[in-house]
Amino acid sequence: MSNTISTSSQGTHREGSASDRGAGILIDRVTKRYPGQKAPAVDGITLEIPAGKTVMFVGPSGCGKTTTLKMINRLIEPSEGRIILGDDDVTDIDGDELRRRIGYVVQAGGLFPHMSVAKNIGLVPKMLGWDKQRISNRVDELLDLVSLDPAIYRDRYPKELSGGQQQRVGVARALAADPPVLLMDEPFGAVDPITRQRLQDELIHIQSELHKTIVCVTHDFDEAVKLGDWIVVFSERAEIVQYDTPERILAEPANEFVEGFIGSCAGLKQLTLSRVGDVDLLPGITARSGDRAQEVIARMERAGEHHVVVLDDRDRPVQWLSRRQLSRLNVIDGLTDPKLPVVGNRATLNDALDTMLVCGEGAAVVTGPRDKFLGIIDVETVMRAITAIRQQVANSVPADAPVGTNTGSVPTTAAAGARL
Ligand SMILES: Nc1ncnc2c1ncn2[C@@H]1O[C@H](COP(=O)(O)OP(=O)(O)OP(=O)(O)O)[C@@H](O)[C@H]1O
Repeated sequence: MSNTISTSSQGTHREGSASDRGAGILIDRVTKRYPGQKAPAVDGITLEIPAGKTVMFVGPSGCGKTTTLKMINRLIEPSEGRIILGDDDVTDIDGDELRRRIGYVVQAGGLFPHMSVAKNIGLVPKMLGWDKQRISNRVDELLDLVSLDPAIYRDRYPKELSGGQQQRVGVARALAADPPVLLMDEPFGAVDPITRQRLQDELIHIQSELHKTIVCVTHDFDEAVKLGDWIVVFSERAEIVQYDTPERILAEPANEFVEGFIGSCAGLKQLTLSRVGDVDLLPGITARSGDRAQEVIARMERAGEHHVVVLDDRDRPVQWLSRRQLSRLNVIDGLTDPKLPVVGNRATLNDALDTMLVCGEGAAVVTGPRDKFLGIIDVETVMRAITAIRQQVANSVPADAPVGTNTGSVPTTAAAGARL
């Protein structure tokens, strides 16, 4: 672990566009005591949120996730400690001014019901004094980004939108002034599981383009695994039990408390983090339409293979035949099997396992760019991959691990350390 905390944006920072990438956040020895409460809701937390990364907060109800999140944009004022945003100590700056630099997304979008979609999204740009044309262009650009057709949706009112659409507009509104930081409080908690999955995928896509610094509270551990570069597991009074990558939390939970959070299927969750292209595929045996069945069977026997993948003239798999099926043919035909169990090499191991289970083969054909045949994946390969990944992850602590502690005794940069 480094002995300094850097909150500046790193990497491919483009000239003249300081706000379009994330800024790091340092929550520096922060405590929150609510009036009338004996114990603090958040007790001396120091947490480094790396620039351009997505950090997920998980933990039991009432452990202080939302309080910690809202102290970042000072919707809740810290009782003690400081918040550093990028290189600035923002603990004492005007709260409204701060919130223009930090997008905020709440459950169900939190849209103003009496304002159209365009007005909702254009709210902060208007407060910043942008001219009408610039606001209008920005609204259209953001609606496109969140997959809503501007021509259809810009003049609608929130009640004329589905829950998922409202949530998309909420994300667009939070991004309107291109803030470097996005805070999200249970953003997808109010939508059905399928819409939730789609919105999560969209957020991953948006983040791959924008590289904001995102801090997100969730009750859904699977969501944390899917979206997070890093996950903070909190217990009472925002005590950090583990701050780690999803892979390491799954492979190396810090204690029984974290294990309880993961649930009983750590191995299966690991499957969603690995891709088919990351594992060693079986080469399989291939043939083409027009090949003589007996010759192919002889080749299969020599190779000890029970199936052959039939490729078309562009090397795309079209059939997957067993020796028995072949024995009924003279020559392999050029038919395409619509039920061919095929997965792309970018699919997760979880998707691959799904495909294998649905087809009942215990294996699937893998394709790469332009759907060309790459090899075969089977259940044993997946199992071996999980074991290997778990061992590899468990043995390697990431060099760039951010700081998360409740002791408050972490050395910091000169700027952050001036008042320590
Ligand atoms: N305005 C308030 N006044 C007094 N106590 C509060 C206030 N807001 C929150 N608390 C208390 O502070 C603690 C932390 O609350 P917080 O909302 O941060 O937890 P959380 O982890 O986000 O919970 P949940 O997962 O249920 O949303 C809780 O015990 C809560 O009762």
